Amino acid sequence: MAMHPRPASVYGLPTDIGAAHRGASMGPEALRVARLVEAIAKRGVDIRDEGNLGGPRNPLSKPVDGYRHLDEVVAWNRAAMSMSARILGEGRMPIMLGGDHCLAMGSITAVADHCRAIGKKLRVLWLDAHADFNTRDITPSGNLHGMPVACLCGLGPKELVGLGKHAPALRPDQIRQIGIRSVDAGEKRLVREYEIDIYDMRYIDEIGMRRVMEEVLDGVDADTHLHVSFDVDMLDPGIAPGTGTRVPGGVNYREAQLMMEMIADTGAMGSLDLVEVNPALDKRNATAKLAVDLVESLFGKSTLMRD
Ligand SMILES: NC(=[NH2+])NCCC[C@H](N)C(=O)O
Ligand SMILES: [Mn+2]
Ligand SMILES: [Mn+2]
Repeated sequence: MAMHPRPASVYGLPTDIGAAHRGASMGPEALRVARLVEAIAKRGVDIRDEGNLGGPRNPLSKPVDGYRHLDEVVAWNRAAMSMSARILGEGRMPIMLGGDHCLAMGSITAVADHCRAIGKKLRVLWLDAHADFNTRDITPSGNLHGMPVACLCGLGPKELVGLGKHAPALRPDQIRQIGIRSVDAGEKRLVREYEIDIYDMRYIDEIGMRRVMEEVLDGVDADTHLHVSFDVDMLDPGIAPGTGTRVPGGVNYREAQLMMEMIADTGAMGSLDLVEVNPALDKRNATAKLAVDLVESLFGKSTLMRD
């Protein structure tokens, strides 16, 4: 069984600045109420809660030049990037509690800079219903939580593309997307052009989650830093209703557990985002509770002793 001796620090970003629906700002507290920190501690991890960071309020304004709330999104992502960088510098695993998925630009940029500095390979697992690969020219909404992967690959406003020490932060071949079932028309052309590795629901149905995860994790070794960016809308809305952009036909409970268990088995997870939990749309905190359940598996919880 893979062990997780690596110490970890959680921090929250209480904002819905990149999303269309309000309420993801309450995500960090919902995850804490669902006993996220206690659950990770129970796995034997030295875990700290750094509390929440602050940032500009949501002005609820219309898109300007194709982007909604760009200045505010930049401010929140700078905060995320410096907090993740600080935690990585302490030799700990950053666990970012969103907030909406635009915040992964900050957390992942910090991880990419860190991996470059210490010469580690980086692989990003993007667990999502959406590809989040829109740009100003093709976005149907102007919402920046639909654009973080494109920005990380160099397509986006210079303030976001240039957040870190190196732009672009990621090469497309470092990314694997799993659970995808909603890609906008222009976005479809772009993910193809950039050759993003997408394991969509059809492929999962056809070959099964075990083989999908074997492919996704192929080549991961002791020299690899795995970043897991978990948008809870990857999950089927029947089990995870508390999120703003629900898409039917998502990953089921067993499949999700297997994903997390197989990631845990690599022992390579070095950072994690938990995003898009929206308590205002949830039923009795079910989505946060499920996320915590899955995080326990990510940190090595299993039914039997395995080796
Ligand atoms: N992180 C998310 N939930 N993203 C949803 C994006 C939805 C849609 N593709 C858009 O660009 O507006
Ligand atoms: Mn997303
Ligand atoms: Mn999504």
